Amino acid sequence: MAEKTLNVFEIARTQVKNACDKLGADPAVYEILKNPMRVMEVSFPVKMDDGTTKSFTGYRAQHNNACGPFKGGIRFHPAVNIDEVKALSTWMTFKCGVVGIPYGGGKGGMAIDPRDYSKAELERISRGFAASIAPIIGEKEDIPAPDVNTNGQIMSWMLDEYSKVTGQFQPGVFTGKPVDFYGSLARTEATGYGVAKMAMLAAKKLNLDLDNITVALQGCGNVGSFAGTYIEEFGAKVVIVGDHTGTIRNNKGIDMKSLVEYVKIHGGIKGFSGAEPTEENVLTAEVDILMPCALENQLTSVTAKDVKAKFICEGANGPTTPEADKIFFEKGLTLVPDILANSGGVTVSYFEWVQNLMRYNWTFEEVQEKQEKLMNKAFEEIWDLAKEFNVDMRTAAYMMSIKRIADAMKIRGWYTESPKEALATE
Ligand SMILES: NC(=O)C1=CN([C@@H]2O[C@H](COP(=O)(O)OP(=O)(O)OC[C@H]3O[C@@H](n4cnc5c(N)ncnc54)[C@H](O)[C@@H]3O)[C@@H](O)[C@H]2O)C=CC1
Ligand SMILES: O=C(O)CCC(=O)C(=O)O
Repeated sequence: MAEKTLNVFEIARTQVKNACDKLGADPAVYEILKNPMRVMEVSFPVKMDDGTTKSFTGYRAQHNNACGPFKGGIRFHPAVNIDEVKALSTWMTFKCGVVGIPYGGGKGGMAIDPRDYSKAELERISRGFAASIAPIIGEKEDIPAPDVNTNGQIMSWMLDEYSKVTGQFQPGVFTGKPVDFYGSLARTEATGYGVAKMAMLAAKKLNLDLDNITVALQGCGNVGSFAGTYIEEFGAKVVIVGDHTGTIRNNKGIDMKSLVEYVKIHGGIKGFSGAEPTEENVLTAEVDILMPCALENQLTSVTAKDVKAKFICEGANGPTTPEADKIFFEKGLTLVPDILANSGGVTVSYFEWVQNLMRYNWTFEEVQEKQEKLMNKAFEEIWDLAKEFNVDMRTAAYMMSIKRIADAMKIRGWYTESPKEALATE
């Protein structure tokens, strides 16, 4: 069956609806969760290096804050649009619920390619965006972080601008900052580390031969580079990597540390001498683990049929369509979903925020240990729930998370179980 839609907001809603139905949730729960609570669109002027002025547009979506302040990254990518930001904010709500951290979901973005601008222009654009969304963000309201094409430097410019606009220094209003400027040790590594850890847990559950695991990796940015480096450290061989510049293969295993250094200098994997260029599709390579760590809608009904990996562990947000999920479930192919597999980033952002509020720093090991504890617990719970309800891990993850969020919404009085219950309390 071909895709009903590739609109990621529609896809996010389908995922939430499916899980609400499986859970037998009160209709009010989906009614509340189907839309973000607030979406802000901003436009602001920026002076370019050549003296001209250009207007930029950006978005910040705040999906749900029943469990705590909105939380989620800011993306700079030409494909950003309002529906994508709404979808990404929706996924953040359920991701925070999966690991049980006290946040709701938010996400922001601008449809730009940062490579089109000088560093000085990028700084002015980042500052302009931060100043424009300043009225709705805050250390206790909405806490942005890096996502695709944004990083610690951009978070630092935004924090500095926010401080100027509000006249207050609140380092916890942005996370993913550099360690030398109120960042947390182990945040940069966190998302990829978590993806690799979740993949190894799944490999054990599926009784794979842990000494001979092969991996296909899509994306070699923040998430992909650490997912690949850590899984190599855990004993696996990354044999094929693809990114926006091409695909490379080395059956003996690609040396991930060298590849990551190469990407830092060259901006992509193309031309890396430790592997051969290939025309293969990284998503359908014959490997044990497929780790999509790039963008949405990569695994569709077309590609899903040809996936040969023994299981999938999603580093990216939304790389799989509902139709592809169905194909995987029918094939008996396990998929560790984004809202669990890549939850390490927001988990360590939470630890960064806690350290900021306390003005205290934990060691690298302390942070990673705390991350692992939360994620391992979530993995085990979701694994068991999927078996109990005979559903895929994505549905189980949403079911677990929706239950937590629904409980918080009910206690807050956002809905009552049924009209009868409402009358009984009058
Ligand atoms: N950075 C973080 O902490 C988190 C990121 N994510 C998600 O992980 C994914 C990747 O994010 P980051 O690594 O932070 O971004 P990034 O900007 O550091 O890297 C993006 C990667 O995707 C690749 N890519 C872009 N277009 C592609 C294409 N058409 N085909 C193949 N590869 C392509 C790029 O070459 C690059 O390697 C996104 O879905 C993001 O939302 C999820 C959780 C946290
Ligand atoms: O670190 C964070 O707060 C959010 C990371 C993020 O944007 C994501 O998990 O998709």
